[in-house]
Amino acid sequence: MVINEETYTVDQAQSLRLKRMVWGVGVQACTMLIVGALYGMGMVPGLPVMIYLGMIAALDLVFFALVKTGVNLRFEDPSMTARQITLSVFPVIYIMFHVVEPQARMVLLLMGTSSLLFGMFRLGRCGMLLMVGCILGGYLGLLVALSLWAPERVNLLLEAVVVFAYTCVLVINAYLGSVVASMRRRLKTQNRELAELATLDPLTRLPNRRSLMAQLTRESARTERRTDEQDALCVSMLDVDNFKEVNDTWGHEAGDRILCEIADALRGVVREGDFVGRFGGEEFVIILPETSLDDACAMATRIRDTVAARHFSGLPGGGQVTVSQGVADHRIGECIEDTLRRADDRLYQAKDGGRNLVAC
Ligand SMILES: Nc1nc2c(ncn2[C@@H]2O[C@H](COP(=O)(O)OP(=O)(O)OP(=O)(O)O)[C@@H](O)[C@H]2O)c(=O)[nH]1
Repeated sequence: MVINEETYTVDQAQSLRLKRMVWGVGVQACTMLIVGALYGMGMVPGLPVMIYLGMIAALDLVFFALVKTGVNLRFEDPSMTARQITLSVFPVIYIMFHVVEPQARMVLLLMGTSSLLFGMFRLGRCGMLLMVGCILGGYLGLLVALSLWAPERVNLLLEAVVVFAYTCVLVINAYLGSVVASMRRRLKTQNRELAELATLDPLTRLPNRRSLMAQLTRESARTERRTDEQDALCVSMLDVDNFKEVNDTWGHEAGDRILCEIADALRGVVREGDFVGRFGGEEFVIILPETSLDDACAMATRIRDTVAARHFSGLPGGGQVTVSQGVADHRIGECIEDTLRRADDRLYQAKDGGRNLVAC
């Protein structure tokens, strides 16, 4: 399930970047239409229009190629937001220089604001202000160039008002954009926390019962498609021995710390591909895919020995704790609850047998 951008795979994130680039091309297409209209009205010569189109095409091709080849993933910001905004300023400034009618220049200036809004996908307040500086710097550069080479096309007094108004518009846009960006970041964090709450046990940080059941359902479906006995699916139901006594003697907090240490021990001992979760209370479940019952029992015994040999810092004097386990293999056609029930029955056999035991 995709909950937020951080849960996206690299491929999904890359395709999202490409999609945003297509939006950018959409904005460029609007500007191109305006430039085309100005050309049609004789307000801009043909050669600069061609060069302007060439610049845009070259920039778009480079950015598309960077994403398509995955080179962008080496950058600190793989979306290249600031780079794209900054570089998109140049073609617009270039064509504005060649527009003979000052009023028409204003129309293009208006379009320049839209590129800034792409910053809200990634940039913070400082980044947005930097982009404002870049766009304004480009426009001021244009005014200097016009004053030097085409002074008849620029009214500096009027341009001072334009620059003031444009600065206000850009700063307001940048501020609102950065507010939206920070809201997006907050939402992302909250989504991540919610996703964790839904799947992780808050005390031990192990997958909770809900994700255990989901994993068991996935693994049983996978096992049903196989026939090899070596590919059996086994589960071990683990329960801490005499845990009530631990709580009663040393307090609930010590009990909590022991549960966390047991979780750490389980994480450390299982193989890659096995799955450990907290089933509830002082019960844990270990899912052992592609494991025969004999191997699962051997693994359960290793877990029992590891826990028994551990000195728990949660207990005064570095005391010891033991666990009992019931192991069962999933039978083709049975539901996963029945497999767990058989593991649970064996767990009770282990308890009845004297605890610190594995029953298979
Ligand atoms: N500290 C702590 N205790 C818990 C938690 N969840 C369950 N317990 C306690 O675990 C204890 C389980 O006790 P019992 O079910 O009687 O089992 P036991 O004392 O472990 O005895 P056996 O299972 O027969 O060996 C209860 O006292 C629960 O309150 C938890 O999250 N933290």
